Amino acid sequence: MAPLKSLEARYPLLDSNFQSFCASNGIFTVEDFLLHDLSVLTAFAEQQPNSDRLKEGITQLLSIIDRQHQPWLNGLQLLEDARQNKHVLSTGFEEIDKLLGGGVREGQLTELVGPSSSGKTQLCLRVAANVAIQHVGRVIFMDTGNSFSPRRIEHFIHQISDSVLSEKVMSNILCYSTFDIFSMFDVLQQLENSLKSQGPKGDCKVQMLIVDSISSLITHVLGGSGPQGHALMTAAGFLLKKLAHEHNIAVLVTNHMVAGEGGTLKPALGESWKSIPHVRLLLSRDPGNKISNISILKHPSLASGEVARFVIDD
Ligand SMILES: Nc1ncnc2c1ncn2[C@@H]1O[C@H](COP(=O)(O)OP(=O)(O)OP(=O)(O)O)[C@@H](O)[C@H]1O
Repeated sequence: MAPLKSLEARYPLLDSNFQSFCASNGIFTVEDFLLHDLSVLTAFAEQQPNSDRLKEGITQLLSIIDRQHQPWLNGLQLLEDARQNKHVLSTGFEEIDKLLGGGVREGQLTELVGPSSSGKTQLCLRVAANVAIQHVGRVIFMDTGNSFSPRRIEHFIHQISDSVLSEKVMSNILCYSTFDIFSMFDVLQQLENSLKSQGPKGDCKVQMLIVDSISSLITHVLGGSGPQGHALMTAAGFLLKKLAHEHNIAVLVTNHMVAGEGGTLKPALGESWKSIPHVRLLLSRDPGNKISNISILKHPSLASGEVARFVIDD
């Protein structure tokens, strides 16, 4: 939780005088403030010579905390939000769209899990091109393993439509290279700040955020017996879901597979991760075969086990 001092620059009422008053009550951070009995704190403020300003400071701090919370929404409001803001984005593959009831949904975190060469990256690039063309939105591609290929995107753009200006579409696909989880947090934080300041009517809405692959960032920090790795993994999942929900973005992440017991393949992010994404999809492809399989492992409204077949490139 933030130290009170960090709020001073933006909120002049929370000046050094207010901080000393709080410190004399054992309050140094926002968390300390929340744990304190506020009626006792207010009563104490009233005994001080500058009581009005101190009470204004308490009110301001409460309103800052209040703004951090999402308002409670009832069922009707949630339904309205889903209808108006959480659109389904076509992946550009008829078979996958049919399997998923139209495509990937804004507001949700969708995970593609699959072994090496099953087509996770190719699918991400193709979906990015399709979203930028069909939905005229912006796509953010977080590349954690040098997998982003502008040439491949250009190829897909021409494959999808020969009448669009590929320069315009490509300029709406932004790539950030991040090679550790902390720089991913930094990029996501910057993205959140810019989305907040831009508001819902920005010039070109961010519709999709892709992280290829999230597992390669997280598996490094999961080693050892300490809980920090798991905490970071949960925090990353939480932040991605928050961005998806609050800014109506479809988030797509990939999770590679590793050899488990007996050599059978299992997702690199396993048991503790699997409850985080809204949708989990398994990709597979036989070597030398152009046809890929995609099946539903988890979906909030569709049965697991359904499979579709598709071809990324003819
Ligand atoms: N530029 C390309 N042109 C044509 N085919 C390609 C190209 N890049 C990759 N492929 C094909 O797509 C297949 C899937 O590759 P992709 O990188 O999507 O797999 P992946 O599931 O992301 O693997 P990994 O987990 O190892 O990153 C490759 O085996 C290759 O046959």
